[in-house]
Amino acid sequence: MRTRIKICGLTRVTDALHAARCGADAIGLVFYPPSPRHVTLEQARAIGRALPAFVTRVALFVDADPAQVGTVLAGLRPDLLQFHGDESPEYCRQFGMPYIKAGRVRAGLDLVQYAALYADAQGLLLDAFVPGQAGGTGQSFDWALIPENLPLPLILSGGLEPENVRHAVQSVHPWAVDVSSGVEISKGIKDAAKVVQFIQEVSNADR
Ligand SMILES: O=C(O)c1ccccc1N[C@@H]1O[C@H](COP(=O)(O)O)[C@@H](O)[C@H]1O
Repeated sequence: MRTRIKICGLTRVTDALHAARCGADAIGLVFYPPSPRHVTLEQARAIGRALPAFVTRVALFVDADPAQVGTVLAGLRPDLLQFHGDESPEYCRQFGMPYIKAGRVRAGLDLVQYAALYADAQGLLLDAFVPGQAGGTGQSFDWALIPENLPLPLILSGGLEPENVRHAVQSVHPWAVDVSSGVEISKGIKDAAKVVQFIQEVSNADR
């Protein structure tokens, strides 16, 4: 099976096109104003329009006002939503759109139970828990905490980079990996060479 790849936190058309041409399956656009990778609807539309067919456009939110999500849905028409905060299952379902739910891994969080709450999600994204920060931290977590019997496709994230992603894929066997910080020059600006290297390493792991 080929591990799918999402590159998140893009702010420039050129970075998005490069990622797509290198083989990224999905592109993440962050609609969370506190993030240094936050995009305006106009920026996101430019990126969305430039991308070729069959590259999934993911809109990422953190405990957003539903009206804000509605505005992005109408203006961008993303393919998939990513909820990266404390959104309830009911909140996630209200938009009638396919979504993935992030869980920030910490002691005491039963991941099987958590995934079961979001049974209609297209996947469970696991990220590091860093107090006071919603995501995009560049921190990883102990992959041994991931149970074998998760009832949803696993999207592994948190501190992935070209240097550790091959080991991550070979150890965890996720459905997909998601990276933001690990392929950047600076926040929101991707490093073209690191994007190539990251995608190559995932493909090496799949061999
Ligand atoms: O990228 C962000 O700025 C961001 C902000 C708020 C919530 C999530 C965010 N990104 C997601 O965080 C994880 C891990 O990122 P990193 O590779 O460790 O930097 C990833 O799933 C991004 O989609």
